[in-house]
Amino acid sequence: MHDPAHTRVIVGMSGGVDSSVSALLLLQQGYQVEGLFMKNWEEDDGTEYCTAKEDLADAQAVCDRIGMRLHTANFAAEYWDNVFEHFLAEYKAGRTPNPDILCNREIKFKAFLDYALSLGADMIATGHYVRRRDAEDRTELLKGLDPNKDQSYFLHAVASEQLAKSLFPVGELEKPAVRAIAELHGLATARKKDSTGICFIGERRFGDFLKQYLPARPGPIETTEGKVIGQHHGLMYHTIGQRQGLGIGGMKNATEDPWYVLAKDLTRNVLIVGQGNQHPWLFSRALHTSEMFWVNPPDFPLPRRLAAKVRYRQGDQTCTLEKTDQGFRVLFDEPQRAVTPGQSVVLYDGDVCLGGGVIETAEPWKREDEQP
Ligand SMILES: Nc1ncnc2c1ncn2[C@@H]1O[C@H](COP(=O)(O)OP(=O)(O)OP(=O)(O)O)[C@@H](O)[C@H]1O
Repeated sequence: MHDPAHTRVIVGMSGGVDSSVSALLLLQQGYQVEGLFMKNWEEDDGTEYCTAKEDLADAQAVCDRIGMRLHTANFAAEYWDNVFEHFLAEYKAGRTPNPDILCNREIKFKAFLDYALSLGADMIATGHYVRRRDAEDRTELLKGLDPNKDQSYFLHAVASEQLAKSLFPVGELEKPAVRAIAELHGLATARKKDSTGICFIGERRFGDFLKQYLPARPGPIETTEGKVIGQHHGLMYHTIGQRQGLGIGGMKNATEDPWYVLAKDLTRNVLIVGQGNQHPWLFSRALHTSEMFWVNPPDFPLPRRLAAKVRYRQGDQTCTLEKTDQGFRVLFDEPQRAVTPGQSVVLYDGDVCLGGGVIETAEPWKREDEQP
């Protein structure tokens, strides 16, 4: 255990309530605490979507209130090279990436951590809802105590060595308690709305944003029988399992059931759709990943019974993890809806988040013949 009085911690201050309360709690626990606000995106189109200025002002107000120094740093170049370019490449390849996972691995727990250490810090802290547990030779990542806020899904690709240098003060709390602490201490961020969506996109329309960076290739929309029933503006605008925005309807001999994206045929640039949100094509029994990011190298043989999530906020799904020639296969006990290549599968053993990988492909549950 480290002695707080001799431990210098730099807290990532986002201008939100979670990092504000994290800083306050660390001060109360007797740590030497400073804050750091980072800018990861250079907004050059003059729009109002980027809230960085207000966020910095909020972070500064909290630091002033609790008597803490605030540093600033710009990691926009690192973010562009190590997160954003990968994000675009994934969209180009027809997948739906999750940039927040990469941002944690490459920016918050790498660029930010290294910078904090270079400023003389012993550790960093963030307002993520996760917990860590130190064993003799490893640090484990645990789910946050508040099941509604647990963010371990986003941190699964951060390795033990980085976690060992990180503190997560609000991971032991429930969100309402965090807000109550902020209110009690008059922090400017107490009632601030939780941030939503991908940080660099903010509230703007996703398609409009993507169009600035990737050429859209229009193509046909087909049914599972190969009948062309419309045109799409670009496969990148569509996600498997998604309903809205297809512009189909009023078709002869079709029921009123809404249409859903079932698959993307990249070679033919075709969007394949079907009716009903329980369409059998939407369900998978297994998925494949080529690479796993482990928090700690696994100390168990495969196959192994575990739990998994294929998206943030999904409940634990029981599964079997198997090794394959190309990587790993996750075989689910129950059919999984809308398993999406590019998103991540994250593995759990009880409360311990073991790691995860990017979904390459999904195996169909049972097409046509049986309902899941
Ligand atoms: N611009 C930033 N500068 C410094 N640290 C940041 C920044 N953005 C996020 N962080 C750190 O990462 C944590 C999680 O960020 P996330 O964007 O998920 O915000 P959040 O869960 O809404 O938390 P908060 O309420 O603190 O904004 C934050 O609590 C903070 O410690």
